[in-house]
Amino acid sequence: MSLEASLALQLPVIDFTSPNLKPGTVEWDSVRDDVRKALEEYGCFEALFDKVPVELRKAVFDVSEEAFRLPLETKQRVVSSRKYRGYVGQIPTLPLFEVLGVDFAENEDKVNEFTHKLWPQGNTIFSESVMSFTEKLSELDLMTRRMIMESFGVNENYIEKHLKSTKFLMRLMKYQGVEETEEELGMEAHTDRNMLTILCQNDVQDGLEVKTRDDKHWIKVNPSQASSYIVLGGATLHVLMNGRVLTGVHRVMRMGTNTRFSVGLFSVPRTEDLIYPVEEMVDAEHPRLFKPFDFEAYFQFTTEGPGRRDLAALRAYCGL
Ligand SMILES: O=C(O)CCC(=O)C(=O)O
Ligand SMILES: [Fe+2]
Repeated sequence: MSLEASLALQLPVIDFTSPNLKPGTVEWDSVRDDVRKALEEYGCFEALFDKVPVELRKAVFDVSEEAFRLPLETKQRVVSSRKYRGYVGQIPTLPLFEVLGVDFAENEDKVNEFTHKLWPQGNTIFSESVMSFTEKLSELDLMTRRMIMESFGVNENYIEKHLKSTKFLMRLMKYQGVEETEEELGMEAHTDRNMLTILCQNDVQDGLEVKTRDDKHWIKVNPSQASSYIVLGGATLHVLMNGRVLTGVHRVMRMGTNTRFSVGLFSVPRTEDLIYPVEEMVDAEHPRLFKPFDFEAYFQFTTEGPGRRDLAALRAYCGL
C-alpha cells in the first residue's frame, strides 16, 4: 500500500461527557449503542472524555518530554527483556522513534520503581502524573469494555471479573521531527495485541491513521478537541468477543520537522488468565472461532517474525 493513500474520511466521535453516564440510564444505553457500532465497523472511535483535567494531560506530556531528554544510558536503565515495555529506541527501521513503557501504571510501587530507575533521587511530578492520568483515563477503558460486553448480553458476574483481571501499560512515545518534505512512516501498520488502547497526542495533530474495514483507505485521525482520545480495539478483545468486534489497524506517519509525542494507555490481561471467547458470544449462528490462548505466549509470537500483528496472524495462531 502506498504511503499517500489517506482520504478525508472521519472516525465516529462518541461523547462520554454526560454527567449521567451510569449503567442503566438512557444516556448510557445510547453511548453503548454508539460504542458497539463503532467497534463493529471501525474497531476504533474518537471519545470525548472530560474526566482527565487539561492540566493533568499537559503534565503527562511535560514529564514525557523531560524523560526523553535524559541521557540514553539513563533511559536504558528501564530496558525490559520484553519488547515494548521499558525503554525502546534506536530501532534500525524506525531510528527516530522512542518509547518508555510503564508496566502496571495503576500500581504505586511499580510506578515508583520505574521512576527511581530514571531519577534515582525521585521525581514525584513524574510518578504522580503517570498514576493519576492512568487512574482517570482507565475509567474510559472500563466503561467502554463494560458497554461492549453488556451490549452483547454478557452476564454481570463475568463483566465484573473480566474488568478486574486486567492491568494497565502506559506507553510514552516520541517521534523525532526532522528536516524533510516527504511523509515518512513513524510506526508500521499493526493491530494492538491487548484489550483496548486509548491514545492521545500533543498539539502535533497529524500522524495517527486508521485503516477502513474494507482495507482500502487510511483515515487520518484529527482529534476534534483537547479532550479527545482515540480508542482502539485490540486482538484480545477480538478473541473474547468471538470476532464480533474489530481491531483497528493503525499506523503513524511522521510529517516534517514537528516532533510528535503521544501517550497510550493499554489494558492488558493478567498473565495467569487464559483468553477465550465469552460463553454468550458462542451459539449456533456464531460458532467458536478461537481456542484458548495465553497472552504472554501470543505476545512473544508476535515479536518473533514480521507480519504477525494482524488478524490473519491471530487466526493462524489461535483460530479454530
Ligand atoms: O503513537 C501513536 O499514536 C500510536 C502508537 C501505537 O500504535 C502503539 O503504541 O501501539
Ligand atoms: Fe498500536
